[in-house]
Amino acid sequence: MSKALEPSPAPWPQSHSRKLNSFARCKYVTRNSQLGDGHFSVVKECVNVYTRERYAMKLVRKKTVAGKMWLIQREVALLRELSARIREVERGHSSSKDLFEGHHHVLQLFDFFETADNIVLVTQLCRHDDLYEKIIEAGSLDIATQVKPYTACLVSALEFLHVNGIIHRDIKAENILFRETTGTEIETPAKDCRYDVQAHDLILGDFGLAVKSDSPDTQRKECVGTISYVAPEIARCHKSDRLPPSEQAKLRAYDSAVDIWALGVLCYFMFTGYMPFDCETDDETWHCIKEGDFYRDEELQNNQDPAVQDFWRFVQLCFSVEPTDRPTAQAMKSHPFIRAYSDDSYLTSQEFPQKEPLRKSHSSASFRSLLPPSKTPTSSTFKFYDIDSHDLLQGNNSDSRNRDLEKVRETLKRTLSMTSLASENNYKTNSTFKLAPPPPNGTLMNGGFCQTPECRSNLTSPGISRNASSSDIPRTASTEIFEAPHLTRQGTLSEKNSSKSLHLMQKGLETAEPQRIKSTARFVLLQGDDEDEEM
Ligand SMILES: Nc1ncnc2c1ncn2[C@@H]1O[C@H](COP(=O)(O)OP(=O)(O)OP(=O)(O)O)[C@@H](O)[C@H]1O
Repeated sequence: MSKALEPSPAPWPQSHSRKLNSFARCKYVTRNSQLGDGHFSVVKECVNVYTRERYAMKLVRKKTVAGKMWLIQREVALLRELSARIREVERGHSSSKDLFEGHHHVLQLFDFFETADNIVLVTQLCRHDDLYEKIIEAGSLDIATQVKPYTACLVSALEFLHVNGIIHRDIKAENILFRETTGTEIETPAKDCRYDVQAHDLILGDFGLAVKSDSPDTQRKECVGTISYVAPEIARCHKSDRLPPSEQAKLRAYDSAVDIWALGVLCYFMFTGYMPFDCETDDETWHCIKEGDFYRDEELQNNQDPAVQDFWRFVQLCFSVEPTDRPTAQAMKSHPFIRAYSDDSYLTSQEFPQKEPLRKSHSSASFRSLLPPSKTPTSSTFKFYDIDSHDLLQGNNSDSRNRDLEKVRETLKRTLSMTSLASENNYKTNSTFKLAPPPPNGTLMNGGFCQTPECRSNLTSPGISRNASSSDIPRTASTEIFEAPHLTRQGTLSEKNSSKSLHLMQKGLETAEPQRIKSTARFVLLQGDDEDEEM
Protein backbone atom coordinates (compact mmCIF):
# COMPACT_ATOMS: atom_id res chain seq x y z
CA MET A 1 0.00 0.00 0.00
CA SER A 2 1.40 3.39 -0.94
CA LYS A 3 2.50 5.58 1.92
CA ALA A 4 0.56 8.51 0.57
CA LEU A 5 -2.73 6.70 0.84
CA GLU A 6 -2.37 5.01 4.16
CA PRO A 7 -3.35 4.60 6.80
CA SER A 8 -7.05 5.22 6.58
CA PRO A 9 -7.43 7.13 9.83
CA ALA A 10 -10.72 5.71 11.01
CA PRO A 11 -13.50 3.48 9.82
CA TRP A 12 -14.69 5.17 6.72
CA PRO A 13 -17.00 6.85 5.85
CA GLN A 14 -17.35 8.24 9.33
CA SER A 15 -19.83 11.12 9.03
CA HIS A 16 -22.44 9.59 11.30
CA SER A 17 -20.06 9.85 14.19
CA ARG A 18 -19.05 13.47 13.63
CA LYS A 19 -20.64 16.77 14.44
CA LEU A 20 -20.89 19.42 11.76
CA ASN A 21 -18.91 21.97 13.72
CA SER A 22 -15.95 19.66 14.10
CA PHE A 23 -15.22 19.55 10.36
CA ALA A 24 -11.68 20.34 9.33
CA ARG A 25 -11.04 22.67 6.44
CA CYS A 26 -10.58 20.94 3.14
CA LYS A 27 -7.12 20.86 1.61
CA TYR A 28 -8.53 21.31 -1.86
CA VAL A 29 -10.23 24.16 -3.70
CA THR A 30 -12.44 23.26 -6.63
CA ARG A 31 -13.34 25.01 -9.82
CA ASN A 32 -16.98 25.95 -10.11
CA SER A 33 -17.51 24.39 -13.50
CA GLN A 34 -17.64 20.64 -14.00
CA LEU A 35 -15.38 18.33 -15.93
CA GLY A 36 -18.17 15.81 -16.22
CA ASP A 37 -20.88 13.99 -14.36
CA GLY A 38 -22.31 10.56 -13.89
CA HIS A 39 -25.59 9.42 -12.43
CA PHE A 40 -24.36 9.75 -8.90
CA SER A 41 -21.39 12.06 -9.09
CA VAL A 42 -20.01 15.28 -10.44
CA VAL A 43 -16.36 15.67 -11.36
CA LYS A 44 -14.57 18.99 -10.96
CA GLU A 45 -11.06 20.25 -11.33
CA CYS A 46 -9.37 21.03 -8.03
CA VAL A 47 -6.12 22.25 -6.62
CA ASN A 48 -4.32 21.04 -3.53
CA VAL A 49 -3.75 24.26 -1.62
CA TYR A 50 -0.39 23.09 -0.26
CA THR A 51 1.22 21.71 -3.39
CA ARG A 52 -0.86 23.65 -5.93
CA GLU A 53 -1.05 20.53 -8.05
CA ARG A 54 -4.23 20.17 -10.08
CA TYR A 55 -6.40 17.07 -9.82
CA ALA A 56 -9.86 15.85 -10.68
CA MET A 57 -12.28 15.63 -7.80
CA LYS A 58 -15.18 13.20 -8.02
CA LEU A 59 -17.93 14.12 -5.60
CA VAL A 60 -20.35 11.30 -5.00
CA ARG A 61 -23.53 12.49 -3.34
CA LYS A 62 -24.30 10.40 -0.32
CA LYS A 63 -28.01 10.81 -0.86
CA THR A 64 -27.73 9.30 -4.31
CA VAL A 65 -25.86 6.26 -3.07
CA ALA A 66 -27.84 5.85 0.11
CA GLY A 67 -28.10 2.17 0.92
CA LYS A 68 -25.38 1.33 -1.58
CA MET A 69 -22.41 2.90 0.09
CA TRP A 70 -20.57 -0.38 -0.28
CA LEU A 71 -20.37 0.23 -4.03
CA ILE A 72 -18.42 3.44 -3.48
CA GLN A 73 -16.31 1.77 -0.84
CA ARG A 74 -15.53 -0.96 -3.32
CA GLU A 75 -14.49 1.59 -5.95
CA VAL A 76 -12.30 3.45 -3.46
CA ALA A 77 -10.74 0.22 -2.19
CA LEU A 78 -9.91 -0.95 -5.72
CA LEU A 79 -8.50 2.41 -6.74
CA ARG A 80 -6.37 2.56 -3.59
CA GLU A 81 -5.07 -0.90 -4.25
CA LEU A 82 -4.30 -0.06 -7.85
CA SER A 83 -2.61 3.23 -7.01
CA ALA A 84 -0.42 1.46 -4.48
CA ARG A 85 0.43 -1.17 -7.06
CA ILE A 86 1.26 1.51 -9.65
CA ARG A 87 3.77 3.03 -7.21
CA GLU A 88 5.22 -0.37 -6.46
CA VAL A 89 5.67 -1.25 -10.13
CA GLU A 90 7.13 2.18 -10.80
CA ARG A 91 9.64 1.83 -7.97
CA GLY A 92 10.78 -1.61 -9.01
CA HIS A 93 10.82 -0.89 -12.70
CA SER A 94 13.98 -1.20 -14.70
CA SER A 95 13.22 -0.98 -18.36
CA SER A 96 10.11 -2.07 -20.12
CA LYS A 97 9.98 -3.82 -23.44
CA ASP A 98 6.58 -2.42 -24.21
CA LEU A 99 5.93 0.99 -25.62
CA PHE A 100 2.89 1.30 -23.41
CA GLU A 101 3.18 0.28 -19.81
CA GLY A 102 -0.19 -0.70 -18.42
CA HIS A 103 0.23 0.89 -15.00
CA HIS A 104 0.71 4.28 -16.63
CA HIS A 105 -2.74 4.10 -18.15
CA VAL A 106 -4.94 3.37 -15.18
CA LEU A 107 -6.54 6.28 -13.34
CA GLN A 108 -4.50 7.10 -10.24
CA LEU A 109 -6.22 7.87 -6.97
CA PHE A 110 -4.29 10.38 -4.90
CA ASP A 111 -6.57 11.14 -2.00
CA PHE A 112 -10.08 10.60 -0.69
CA PHE A 113 -12.24 12.11 1.99
CA GLU A 114 -15.75 12.77 3.14
CA THR A 115 -17.89 15.87 3.63
CA ALA A 116 -21.37 16.18 5.05
CA ASP A 117 -22.92 15.53 1.64
CA ASN A 118 -20.29 13.78 -0.42
CA ILE A 119 -17.78 11.01 -0.64
CA VAL A 120 -14.86 12.53 -2.50
CA LEU A 121 -12.16 10.94 -4.64
CA VAL A 122 -9.16 12.97 -5.80
CA THR A 123 -7.69 11.48 -8.93
CA GLN A 124 -5.38 12.29 -11.76
CA LEU A 125 -6.66 15.16 -13.89
CA CYS A 126 -7.83 14.27 -17.37
CA ARG A 127 -9.08 16.37 -20.22
CA HIS A 128 -12.69 17.30 -20.70
CA ASP A 129 -13.03 15.33 -23.92
CA ASP A 130 -12.82 11.56 -23.84
CA LEU A 131 -12.26 8.86 -26.44
CA TYR A 132 -15.97 8.72 -27.25
CA GLU A 133 -15.94 12.38 -28.20
CA LYS A 134 -12.78 11.96 -30.20
CA ILE A 135 -14.32 9.15 -32.26
CA ILE A 136 -17.60 10.98 -32.74
CA GLU A 137 -15.90 14.17 -33.83
CA ALA A 138 -13.66 12.41 -36.31
CA GLY A 139 -16.30 9.92 -37.56
CA SER A 140 -13.77 7.13 -37.16
CA LEU A 141 -10.09 6.86 -36.33
CA ASP A 142 -7.19 6.11 -38.59
CA ILE A 143 -6.33 2.44 -38.36
CA ALA A 144 -2.56 2.63 -38.58
CA THR A 145 -1.82 5.71 -36.57
CA GLN A 146 -4.63 5.69 -34.03
CA VAL A 147 -6.64 2.46 -33.75
CA LYS A 148 -3.53 0.28 -33.48
CA PRO A 149 -1.62 2.29 -30.84
CA TYR A 150 -4.76 3.05 -28.86
CA THR A 151 -5.62 -0.65 -28.84
CA ALA A 152 -2.06 -1.58 -27.88
CA CYS A 153 -2.19 0.89 -25.02
CA LEU A 154 -5.54 -0.41 -23.77
CA VAL A 155 -4.31 -4.00 -23.98
CA SER A 156 -1.40 -3.02 -21.75
CA ALA A 157 -3.78 -1.36 -19.26
CA LEU A 158 -5.97 -4.48 -19.23
CA GLU A 159 -2.93 -6.69 -18.76
CA PHE A 160 -2.00 -4.62 -15.70
CA LEU A 161 -5.51 -4.87 -14.27
CA HIS A 162 -5.96 -8.55 -14.95
CA VAL A 163 -2.55 -9.56 -13.67
CA ASN A 164 -3.45 -7.68 -10.50
CA GLY A 165 -6.72 -9.54 -10.19
CA ILE A 166 -9.17 -6.84 -11.25
CA ILE A 167 -11.96 -7.05 -13.82
CA HIS A 168 -13.10 -3.62 -15.03
CA ARG A 169 -16.53 -4.64 -16.42
CA ASP A 170 -17.20 -1.29 -18.08
CA ILE A 171 -14.61 -0.87 -20.80
CA LYS A 172 -16.02 1.61 -23.29
CA ALA A 173 -15.04 4.75 -25.15
CA GLU A 174 -16.68 7.04 -22.56
CA ASN A 175 -14.45 5.62 -19.85
CA ILE A 176 -11.22 6.21 -21.73
CA LEU A 177 -9.93 9.63 -20.82
CA PHE A 178 -6.92 11.62 -21.94
CA ARG A 179 -4.46 12.58 -19.26
CA GLU A 180 -4.15 16.31 -18.84
CA THR A 181 -0.63 17.20 -19.85
CA THR A 182 1.16 20.10 -18.28
CA GLY A 183 2.83 21.24 -21.45
CA THR A 184 6.24 20.14 -20.31
CA GLU A 185 5.89 16.70 -21.87
CA ILE A 186 4.69 17.94 -25.21
CA GLU A 187 8.08 19.09 -26.29
CA THR A 188 9.20 15.44 -26.46
CA PRO A 189 7.22 13.90 -29.32
CA ALA A 190 9.83 12.84 -31.79
CA LYS A 191 9.90 14.15 -35.28
CA ASP A 192 9.66 10.67 -36.66
CA CYS A 193 6.63 9.59 -34.75
CA ARG A 194 4.55 7.10 -36.73
CA TYR A 195 1.47 7.25 -34.62
CA ASP A 196 -0.72 9.68 -32.77
CA VAL A 197 1.25 10.40 -29.62
CA GLN A 198 -1.97 11.02 -27.72
CA ALA A 199 -1.96 7.24 -27.33
CA HIS A 200 0.44 7.86 -24.45
CA ASP A 201 -2.14 9.93 -22.65
CA LEU A 202 -4.95 7.37 -22.60
CA ILE A 203 -6.26 6.72 -19.11
CA LEU A 204 -8.71 4.01 -18.21
CA GLY A 205 -11.15 5.44 -15.67
CA ASP A 206 -14.45 4.76 -13.91
CA PHE A 207 -13.88 1.77 -11.68
CA GLY A 208 -17.43 1.97 -10.38
CA LEU A 209 -18.27 -1.52 -11.66
CA ALA A 210 -14.87 -3.14 -11.25
CA VAL A 211 -14.53 -6.25 -9.11
CA LYS A 212 -11.75 -8.54 -7.99
CA SER A 213 -11.38 -11.62 -10.10
CA ASP A 214 -11.56 -13.74 -6.95
CA SER A 215 -14.74 -12.07 -5.74
CA PRO A 216 -17.62 -14.38 -4.86
CA ASP A 217 -19.33 -16.04 -7.83
CA THR A 218 -22.51 -14.06 -7.18
CA GLN A 219 -20.67 -10.85 -8.06
CA ARG A 220 -19.33 -12.39 -11.22
CA LYS A 221 -22.80 -13.43 -12.27
CA GLU A 222 -24.17 -9.92 -12.08
CA CYS A 223 -25.57 -8.52 -15.26
CA VAL A 224 -23.66 -5.23 -15.32
CA GLY A 225 -22.07 -3.11 -17.97
CA THR A 226 -23.16 -1.25 -21.06
CA ILE A 227 -25.30 -3.28 -23.41
CA SER A 228 -23.29 -2.52 -26.57
CA TYR A 229 -20.13 -3.77 -24.90
CA VAL A 230 -21.23 -6.76 -22.81
CA ALA A 231 -19.86 -10.23 -23.46
CA PRO A 232 -22.16 -13.21 -24.11
CA GLU A 233 -21.48 -14.67 -20.66
CA ILE A 234 -22.74 -11.42 -19.09
CA ALA A 235 -25.66 -11.36 -21.53
CA ARG A 236 -26.62 -14.81 -20.30
CA CYS A 237 -26.95 -13.38 -16.79
CA HIS A 238 -29.54 -10.92 -18.08
CA LYS A 239 -32.79 -11.52 -16.22
CA SER A 240 -31.27 -14.67 -14.76
CA ASP A 241 -33.32 -14.19 -11.60
CA ARG A 242 -36.33 -15.18 -13.70
CA LEU A 243 -34.73 -18.50 -14.65
CA PRO A 244 -35.63 -21.67 -12.78
CA PRO A 245 -33.06 -22.51 -10.06
CA SER A 246 -31.73 -25.43 -12.09
CA GLU A 247 -30.94 -23.07 -14.98
CA GLN A 248 -29.49 -20.46 -12.65
CA ALA A 249 -27.16 -23.06 -11.21
CA LYS A 250 -25.79 -23.71 -14.70
CA LEU A 251 -24.62 -20.12 -15.09
CA ARG A 252 -20.87 -19.92 -14.82
CA ALA A 253 -19.20 -17.01 -13.03
CA TYR A 254 -17.42 -14.93 -15.63
CA ASP A 255 -13.86 -13.64 -15.51
CA SER A 256 -11.53 -11.03 -17.01
CA ALA A 257 -12.32 -12.31 -20.52
CA VAL A 258 -15.37 -10.01 -20.43
CA ASP A 259 -12.98 -7.05 -20.71
CA ILE A 260 -11.34 -8.56 -23.80
CA TRP A 261 -14.73 -8.79 -25.51
CA ALA A 262 -15.44 -5.14 -24.63
CA LEU A 263 -12.02 -4.18 -25.93
CA GLY A 264 -12.97 -5.77 -29.26
CA VAL A 265 -16.16 -3.69 -29.35
CA LEU A 266 -14.19 -0.54 -28.61
CA CYS A 267 -11.56 -1.34 -31.24
CA TYR A 268 -14.35 -1.91 -33.78
CA PHE A 269 -16.03 1.36 -32.80
CA MET A 270 -12.75 3.26 -33.23
CA PHE A 271 -12.27 1.89 -36.73
CA THR A 272 -15.81 2.01 -38.08
CA GLY A 273 -17.54 4.68 -35.98
CA TYR A 274 -20.46 2.37 -35.17
CA MET A 275 -21.09 -0.56 -32.90
CA PRO A 276 -20.72 -4.22 -33.92
CA PHE A 277 -23.70 -5.72 -32.13
CA ASP A 278 -26.19 -2.88 -31.86
CA CYS A 279 -29.56 -3.56 -33.41
CA GLU A 280 -32.77 -1.62 -33.54
CA THR A 281 -34.05 -3.23 -30.38
CA ASP A 282 -32.27 -4.37 -27.26
CA ASP A 283 -33.71 -7.88 -27.64
CA GLU A 284 -32.09 -8.19 -31.05
CA THR A 285 -28.84 -6.82 -29.63
CA TRP A 286 -28.86 -9.40 -26.81
CA HIS A 287 -29.45 -12.10 -29.38
CA CYS A 288 -26.59 -11.00 -31.65
CA ILE A 289 -24.22 -10.78 -28.67
CA LYS A 290 -25.05 -14.30 -27.52
CA GLU A 291 -24.50 -15.58 -31.06
CA GLY A 292 -21.33 -13.55 -31.58
CA ASP A 293 -23.01 -12.20 -34.70
CA PHE A 294 -21.35 -8.88 -35.38
CA TYR A 295 -21.97 -6.68 -38.36
CA ARG A 296 -19.39 -6.73 -41.14
CA ASP A 297 -19.38 -4.10 -43.76
CA GLU A 298 -18.58 -5.88 -47.03
CA GLU A 299 -16.36 -3.17 -48.35
CA LEU A 300 -14.31 -3.07 -45.17
CA GLN A 301 -14.25 -6.82 -44.98
CA ASN A 302 -12.82 -7.11 -48.47
CA ASN A 303 -10.25 -4.40 -47.94
CA GLN A 304 -6.90 -6.08 -48.56
CA ASP A 305 -4.86 -3.61 -46.54
CA PRO A 306 -2.90 -5.89 -44.16
CA ALA A 307 -3.73 -3.59 -41.24
CA VAL A 308 -7.45 -4.03 -41.96
CA GLN A 309 -7.08 -7.79 -42.32
CA ASP A 310 -5.22 -7.92 -38.98
CA PHE A 311 -7.96 -5.77 -37.49
CA TRP A 312 -10.65 -8.31 -38.49
CA ARG A 313 -8.61 -11.19 -37.08
CA PHE A 314 -8.07 -9.28 -33.85
CA VAL A 315 -11.72 -8.43 -33.28
CA GLN A 316 -12.80 -11.93 -34.31
CA LEU A 317 -10.66 -13.30 -31.49
CA CYS A 318 -12.12 -10.79 -29.03
CA PHE A 319 -15.59 -11.84 -30.17
CA SER A 320 -15.09 -15.54 -29.42
CA VAL A 321 -18.37 -16.56 -27.82
CA GLU A 322 -16.63 -19.09 -25.61
CA PRO A 323 -14.65 -16.98 -23.10
CA THR A 324 -11.83 -19.52 -22.88
CA ASP A 325 -11.23 -19.02 -26.62
CA ARG A 326 -10.50 -15.34 -26.06
CA PRO A 327 -6.78 -14.75 -25.59
CA THR A 328 -5.68 -12.96 -22.44
CA ALA A 329 -4.47 -9.38 -22.62
CA GLN A 330 -0.94 -10.64 -22.13
CA ALA A 331 -1.26 -12.99 -25.09
CA MET A 332 -2.93 -10.33 -27.21
CA LYS A 333 0.24 -8.24 -27.11
CA SER A 334 1.73 -10.69 -29.61
CA HIS A 335 -1.11 -10.31 -32.05
CA PRO A 336 0.05 -8.99 -35.43
CA PHE A 337 -2.42 -6.13 -35.13
CA ILE A 338 -0.53 -4.54 -32.22
CA ARG A 339 2.67 -6.53 -31.99
CA ALA A 340 4.76 -3.63 -33.30
CA TYR A 341 4.17 -1.80 -30.02
CA SER A 342 6.22 -4.27 -28.03
CA ASP A 343 9.78 -5.40 -28.44
CA ASP A 344 9.57 -8.36 -30.82
CA SER A 345 12.47 -10.17 -29.22
CA TYR A 346 10.72 -10.74 -25.92
CA LEU A 347 7.26 -11.62 -27.19
CA THR A 348 6.62 -15.30 -27.33
CA SER A 349 5.46 -16.44 -30.71
CA GLN A 350 1.86 -16.86 -29.81
CA GLU A 351 -0.30 -19.25 -31.79
CA PHE A 352 -3.68 -17.66 -32.25
CA PRO A 353 -6.48 -20.04 -33.13
CA GLN A 354 -7.41 -19.82 -36.75
CA LYS A 355 -10.90 -18.44 -36.93
CA GLU A 356 -13.09 -19.41 -39.83
CA PRO A 357 -12.98 -16.79 -42.57
CA LEU A 358 -15.39 -13.97 -41.95
CA ARG A 359 -18.76 -14.78 -43.32
CA LYS A 360 -21.50 -12.39 -44.04
CA SER A 361 -23.33 -11.42 -40.91
CA HIS A 362 -26.61 -13.34 -40.50
CA SER A 363 -28.36 -10.17 -39.66
CA SER A 364 -28.66 -7.74 -42.48
CA ALA A 365 -27.85 -4.07 -42.17
CA SER A 366 -31.56 -3.37 -42.24
CA PHE A 367 -32.11 -4.15 -38.60
CA ARG A 368 -28.66 -3.14 -37.47
CA SER A 369 -28.21 0.24 -35.98
CA LEU A 370 -25.20 1.57 -37.78
CA LEU A 371 -25.26 4.91 -36.14
CA PRO A 372 -22.72 5.96 -33.60
CA PRO A 373 -24.02 5.19 -30.14
CA SER A 374 -25.39 8.02 -28.10
CA LYS A 375 -23.47 8.93 -25.02
CA THR A 376 -25.54 8.42 -21.99
CA PRO A 377 -24.45 9.21 -18.50
CA THR A 378 -23.09 5.87 -17.43
CA SER A 379 -25.62 5.48 -14.80
CA SER A 380 -25.48 3.26 -11.85
CA THR A 381 -28.83 3.18 -10.31
CA PHE A 382 -28.64 0.17 -8.17
CA LYS A 383 -31.48 -1.83 -9.47
CA PHE A 384 -31.69 -3.25 -12.90
CA TYR A 385 -31.02 -0.23 -15.00
CA ASP A 386 -31.62 -0.47 -18.67
CA ILE A 387 -32.67 2.79 -20.27
CA ASP A 388 -35.35 2.14 -22.78
CA SER A 389 -34.81 3.86 -26.09
CA HIS A 390 -38.20 5.50 -25.70
CA ASP A 391 -37.11 7.12 -22.47
CA LEU A 392 -34.07 8.45 -24.20
CA LEU A 393 -36.11 9.82 -27.02
CA GLN A 394 -38.36 11.71 -24.72
CA GLY A 395 -37.54 15.38 -24.84
CA ASN A 396 -35.38 14.83 -27.90
CA ASN A 397 -37.72 15.76 -30.67
CA SER A 398 -36.42 15.65 -34.18
CA ASP A 399 -35.79 19.39 -34.26
CA SER A 400 -33.40 19.25 -31.39
CA ARG A 401 -31.84 16.11 -32.87
CA ASN A 402 -31.31 17.93 -36.13
CA ARG A 403 -29.75 20.80 -34.29
CA ASP A 404 -27.41 18.38 -32.54
CA LEU A 405 -26.59 16.81 -35.87
CA GLU A 406 -25.84 20.16 -37.44
CA LYS A 407 -23.65 21.09 -34.53
CA VAL A 408 -21.67 17.90 -34.85
CA ARG A 409 -21.31 18.29 -38.59
CA GLU A 410 -20.01 21.79 -38.09
CA THR A 411 -17.43 20.64 -35.63
CA LEU A 412 -16.56 17.48 -37.49
CA LYS A 413 -12.85 17.46 -37.79
CA ARG A 414 -9.93 15.16 -37.60
CA THR A 415 -7.95 15.80 -34.51
CA LEU A 416 -4.96 13.78 -35.49
CA SER A 417 -1.73 15.63 -35.09
CA MET A 418 1.16 13.72 -36.43
CA THR A 419 4.43 14.23 -38.07
CA SER A 420 6.22 12.01 -40.51
CA LEU A 421 5.95 8.26 -40.83
CA ALA A 422 9.60 7.36 -40.68
CA SER A 423 11.48 5.40 -38.05
CA GLU A 424 9.63 2.81 -36.05
CA ASN A 425 11.93 1.74 -33.28
CA ASN A 426 12.22 5.02 -31.53
CA TYR A 427 9.44 4.26 -29.11
CA LYS A 428 10.40 5.86 -25.89
CA THR A 429 11.45 9.14 -27.38
CA ASN A 430 7.96 9.53 -28.80
CA SER A 431 6.33 9.18 -25.46
CA THR A 432 4.66 12.09 -23.78
CA PHE A 433 4.17 10.09 -20.66
CA LYS A 434 5.11 11.27 -17.20
CA LEU A 435 3.69 9.55 -14.14
CA ALA A 436 2.31 12.08 -11.69
CA PRO A 437 4.09 11.86 -8.34
CA PRO A 438 1.93 11.42 -5.25
CA PRO A 439 1.53 14.54 -3.13
CA PRO A 440 3.44 14.60 0.16
CA ASN A 441 1.53 12.88 2.92
CA GLY A 442 1.03 15.98 5.07
CA THR A 443 -0.91 17.61 2.28
CA LEU A 444 -3.55 14.90 2.05
CA MET A 445 -6.98 14.39 3.55
CA ASN A 446 -6.32 10.62 3.76
CA GLY A 447 -9.88 9.55 4.24
CA GLY A 448 -10.66 12.29 6.78
CA PHE A 449 -13.79 14.26 7.28
CA CYS A 450 -13.96 17.92 6.29
CA GLN A 451 -15.99 20.88 5.20
CA THR A 452 -17.24 21.13 1.65
CA PRO A 453 -14.28 22.27 -0.42
CA GLU A 454 -14.36 25.88 -1.43
CA CYS A 455 -15.45 26.56 -5.02
CA ARG A 456 -13.77 29.10 -7.28
CA SER A 457 -14.53 30.21 -10.77
CA ASN A 458 -10.87 30.23 -11.63
CA LEU A 459 -8.01 28.12 -10.37
CA THR A 460 -5.32 29.89 -12.32
CA SER A 461 -5.15 32.88 -10.05
CA PRO A 462 -1.63 33.93 -9.15
CA GLY A 463 0.01 31.37 -6.99
CA ILE A 464 -1.87 28.33 -8.33
CA SER A 465 -0.13 26.59 -11.15
CA ARG A 466 0.48 22.97 -11.91
CA ASN A 467 4.13 23.57 -12.50
CA ALA A 468 4.90 25.22 -9.22
CA SER A 469 6.87 22.92 -6.97
CA SER A 470 5.64 22.43 -3.46
CA SER A 471 8.88 23.72 -2.02
CA ASP A 472 8.50 27.20 -3.44
CA ILE A 473 4.95 27.83 -2.29
CA PRO A 474 4.86 30.66 0.13
CA ARG A 475 2.75 29.67 3.07
CA THR A 476 0.69 32.82 2.52
CA ALA A 477 -0.54 31.53 -0.82
CA SER A 478 -2.28 28.56 0.66
CA THR A 479 -3.50 30.62 3.58
CA GLU A 480 -4.97 33.06 1.13
CA ILE A 481 -6.87 30.28 -0.59
CA PHE A 482 -8.10 28.94 2.72
CA GLU A 483 -9.35 32.32 3.70
CA ALA A 484 -11.49 32.85 0.67
CA PRO A 485 -14.78 34.52 1.60
CA HIS A 486 -17.21 31.66 1.62
CA LEU A 487 -17.66 27.97 1.24
CA THR A 488 -19.90 26.91 -1.57
CA ARG A 489 -22.05 23.84 -1.63
CA GLN A 490 -21.35 21.53 -4.48
CA GLY A 491 -23.61 21.78 -7.50
CA THR A 492 -26.27 19.28 -8.29
CA LEU A 493 -25.97 16.82 -11.12
CA SER A 494 -26.08 18.44 -14.51
CA GLU A 495 -27.79 17.04 -17.52
CA LYS A 496 -24.79 17.73 -19.69
CA ASN A 497 -24.30 14.20 -20.87
CA SER A 498 -27.95 13.53 -21.46
CA SER A 499 -28.00 15.96 -24.35
CA LYS A 500 -25.20 14.16 -26.08
CA SER A 501 -27.23 12.00 -28.40
CA LEU A 502 -25.02 12.80 -31.31
CA HIS A 503 -25.46 11.27 -34.69
CA LEU A 504 -23.37 12.03 -37.66
CA MET A 505 -22.33 11.02 -41.08
CA GLN A 506 -20.45 7.76 -41.16
CA LYS A 507 -18.28 6.31 -43.84
CA GLY A 508 -20.61 5.38 -46.64
CA LEU A 509 -23.62 5.32 -44.38
CA GLU A 510 -26.37 7.81 -44.95
CA THR A 511 -27.50 9.12 -41.64
CA ALA A 512 -30.07 11.59 -42.82
CA GLU A 513 -31.87 11.37 -39.57
CA PRO A 514 -31.25 9.10 -36.67
CA GLN A 515 -33.91 6.43 -36.58
CA ARG A 516 -33.62 5.70 -32.98
CA ILE A 517 -31.32 6.68 -30.23
CA LYS A 518 -29.23 3.74 -29.26
CA SER A 519 -29.53 2.40 -25.84
CA THR A 520 -25.98 2.08 -24.66
CA ALA A 521 -26.93 2.89 -21.15
CA ARG A 522 -25.00 1.15 -18.49
CA PHE A 523 -27.13 -1.13 -16.46
CA VAL A 524 -26.61 -2.76 -13.19
CA LEU A 525 -28.41 -5.65 -11.68
CA LEU A 526 -27.72 -5.93 -8.05
CA GLN A 527 -30.10 -8.00 -6.10
CA GLY A 528 -31.33 -6.95 -2.70
CA ASP A 529 -29.68 -4.42 -0.45
CA ASP A 530 -31.61 -1.48 -1.77
CA GLU A 531 -33.04 -0.09 1.40
CA ASP A 532 -31.96 3.38 2.41
CA GLU A 533 -29.07 3.75 4.73
CA GLU A 534 -28.80 6.56 7.20
CA MET A 535 -25.60 8.50 6.58
N1 LIG B 1 -10.07 12.17 -13.67
C1 LIG B 1 -10.93 12.84 -14.45
N2 LIG B 1 -10.54 13.93 -15.14
C2 LIG B 1 -11.41 14.59 -15.94
N3 LIG B 1 -12.69 14.24 -16.12
C3 LIG B 1 -13.14 13.17 -15.47
C4 LIG B 1 -12.30 12.42 -14.59
N4 LIG B 1 -13.02 11.40 -14.07
C5 LIG B 1 -14.25 11.52 -14.59
N5 LIG B 1 -14.34 12.58 -15.42
C6 LIG B 1 -15.52 13.02 -16.16
O1 LIG B 1 -16.66 12.86 -15.35
C7 LIG B 1 -17.60 11.93 -15.93
C8 LIG B 1 -18.19 11.08 -14.83
O2 LIG B 1 -17.17 10.36 -14.20
P1 LIG B 1 -17.35 8.85 -13.78
O3 LIG B 1 -17.78 8.08 -14.98
O4 LIG B 1 -16.16 8.37 -13.04
O5 LIG B 1 -18.55 9.06 -12.76
P2 LIG B 1 -19.68 8.05 -12.34
O6 LIG B 1 -20.54 8.74 -11.34
O7 LIG B 1 -19.04 6.76 -11.97
O8 LIG B 1 -20.50 7.91 -13.62
P3 LIG B 1 -21.35 6.69 -14.01
O9 LIG B 1 -21.40 5.75 -12.91
O10 LIG B 1 -22.65 7.28 -14.39
O11 LIG B 1 -20.52 6.17 -15.15
C9 LIG B 1 -16.78 11.16 -16.94
O12 LIG B 1 -17.58 10.75 -18.01
C10 LIG B 1 -15.74 12.17 -17.39
O13 LIG B 1 -16.28 13.00 -18.40
